[in-house]
Amino acid sequence: MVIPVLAIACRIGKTGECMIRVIGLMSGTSLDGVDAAGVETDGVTVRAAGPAATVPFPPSLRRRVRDLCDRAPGLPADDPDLRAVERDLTLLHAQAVRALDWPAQLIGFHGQTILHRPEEARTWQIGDAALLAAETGLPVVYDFRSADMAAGGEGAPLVPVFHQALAHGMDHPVAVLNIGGVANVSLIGPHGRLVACDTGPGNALLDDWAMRHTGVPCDRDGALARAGRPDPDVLAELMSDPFFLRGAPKSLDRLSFHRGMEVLERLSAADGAATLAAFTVRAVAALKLPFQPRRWLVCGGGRHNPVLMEGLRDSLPAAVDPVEAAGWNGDALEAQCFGFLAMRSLRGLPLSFPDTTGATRPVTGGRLETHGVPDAVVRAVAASGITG
Ligand SMILES: Nc1ncnc2c1ncn2[C@@H]1O[C@H](COP(=O)(O)OP(=O)(O)OP(=O)(O)O)[C@@H](O)[C@H]1O
Ligand SMILES: CC(=O)N[C@H]1[C@@H]2OC[C@@H](O2)[C@@H](O)[C@@H]1O[C@H](C)C(=O)O
Repeated sequence: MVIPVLAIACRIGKTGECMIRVIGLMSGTSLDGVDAAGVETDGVTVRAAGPAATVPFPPSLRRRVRDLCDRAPGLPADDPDLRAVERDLTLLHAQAVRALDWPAQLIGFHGQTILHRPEEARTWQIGDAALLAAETGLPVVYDFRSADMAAGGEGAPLVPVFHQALAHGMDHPVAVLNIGGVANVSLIGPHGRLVACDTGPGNALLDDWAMRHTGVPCDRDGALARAGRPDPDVLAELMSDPFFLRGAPKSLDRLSFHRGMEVLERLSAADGAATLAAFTVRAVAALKLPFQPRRWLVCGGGRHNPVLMEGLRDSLPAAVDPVEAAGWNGDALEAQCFGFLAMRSLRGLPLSFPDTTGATRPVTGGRLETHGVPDAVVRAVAASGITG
């Protein structure tokens, strides 16, 4: 059963709250695994974080997903490999939900992006919401990006409104930088001002380089980059991509810079890694921001790479800290975000704004799937049960 999302209203309690427990699920562009995290939220504020877990992709699944990313532009929706990967991925998500062992009422399921081409108004997240709902017995909100694209937006990033909710009460302006496969920033100003964009590569290029040269799927603790030196000419060439001339909002595909990677071929493994790490940092430092943050808070796996963190501290004119300095869990943030967005979707609240994705107006998004979910559970979430 698919219920039109907007038909489901949140019943606000006497206190003005309608907090529910939502599990958010994200398998990001790094292709390292499924992140699952709980949040108690009304879609406006976050009352508490629940448990969080990551279920790593088995290496064979990672290879199959990576292969789909390469084939996605010409891939028919009924391709048997695609369907098989989608099923295995979805079952891994169900495993992640079970791993949390948390009494959630709703799931926010991002799915796996295998293609993102805003210039063609195409974005493709795979994942079988009906199977996930049947496996977990919980209503599932999915397909978060299409409505934004239909409204003229980039379809990404969607996390800014969540970062803004978390940063409520902080000294503004503050920037939240996520270094995942791709990197993105939310610039949170006073009076509700929110500007966002993807900044450039995160870890994905470095991951692919490390895999090729060392057989390990990431440059663990920046050891390879630390042993090399960035090549200034190659770096300048990488930074000459027209993406860096554009202001926010803008977004990227995991493979956006892959065609430019031939320039690295003449470099040693270590110098190539150092140059790619410097590329991630330079892309952030070169951002044309409408106002300057007082502080940068960094989340995503890239904050575990000391070469990236040192590079950011050397290049940015404000303090740079991991988000843990603000009491947040930098590995769980994106998954929490899709829990938060699922609740916003149920309430018909906007997920994106003209300054975060370029949509022509604030737009809500997401679709609700309740296939195989007991009626009583659906009714409870439709009324957005108020937690005690
Ligand atoms: N100790 C470490 N040293 C170096 N890199 C690390 C370390 N730990 C994690 N990473 C990097 O972080 C990546 C995972 O980051 P994350 O989980 O934030 O990505 P993602 O959520 O898949 O991406 P996205 O935000 O683009 O969707 C790994 O692929 C790796 O490159
Ligand atoms: C299309 C897509 O999946 N984009 C991801 C990716 O990973 C980081 C960056 O590129 C960001 O734009 C987005 O994810 C986050 C969660 C977002 O939408 O905010």
